[in-house]
Amino acid sequence: MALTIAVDGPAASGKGTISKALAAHFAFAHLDTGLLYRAVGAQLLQGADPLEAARSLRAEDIDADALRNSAVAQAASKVAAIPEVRQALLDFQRAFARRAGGAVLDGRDIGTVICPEAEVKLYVTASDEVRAERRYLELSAKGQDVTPEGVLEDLQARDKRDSERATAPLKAAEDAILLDTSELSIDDAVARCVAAVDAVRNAG
Ligand SMILES: Nc1ncnc2c1ncn2[C@@H]1O[C@H](COP(=O)(O)OP(=O)(O)OP(=O)(O)O)[C@@H](O)[C@H]1O
Ligand SMILES: Nc1ccn([C@@H]2O[C@H](COP(=O)(O)O)[C@@H](O)[C@H]2O)c(=O)n1
Repeated sequence: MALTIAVDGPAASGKGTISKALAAHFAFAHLDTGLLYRAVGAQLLQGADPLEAARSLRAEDIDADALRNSAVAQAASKVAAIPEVRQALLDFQRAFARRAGGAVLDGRDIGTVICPEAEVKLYVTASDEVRAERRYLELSAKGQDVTPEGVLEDLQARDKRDSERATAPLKAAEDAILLDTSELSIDDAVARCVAAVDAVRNAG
């Protein structure tokens, strides 16, 4: 049974890790929608007009590794507050969600705006300190010059901007299943999400 699975949550909560694992488990396609905003944010940093960048974005041109740093993350959350930028990225995300064979999309507004009809909605959180520690370990392992304090500040600034913006703010859909991963291993978090999806598939 092909489903749309919407996974939302704040920065570094583990939603991308869970989404990738769900897509692999159920053989669904996966879209990390944050990469779309990061790609537009990266172009802003190079002096481009963000709306032009969003309108001309080609998903196949996105180089995920080059976009995973704090400067691009901050720029992404700034362009993400521009309603016209969000609008320019909407059709691509909705078309992806409807693809045959099932899809997992992760982001901030998937369950509320992009796919309010998704059969499964997950909202993944973890404490600020746990998220910052995980992101610090990830970025420093890649050789990036980061400090634990700087990473924590970066996450908190982004979460504030993302949850306070007027258009499509970060929030859980009313019918989302909430999962706090602060004290869960990746395997345990994924197992809980697989069980939640299985429950919907078995009921359908
Ligand atoms: N349950 C967990 N236990 C330990 N580490 C985890 C767990 N979940 C995710 N991680 C690690 O935390 C980091 C952030 O996870 P991930 O990239 O999945 O978060 P995200 O919510 O998709 O972040 P972003 O919104 O910034 O893209 C990664 O290094 C990942 O391996
Ligand atoms: N559906 C989404 C996804 C992302 N954003 C914005 O992009 C920033 C980067 O996202 P990551 O998931 O890669 O951390 C994020 O801080 C949001 O501002 C969004 O608005 N909607």
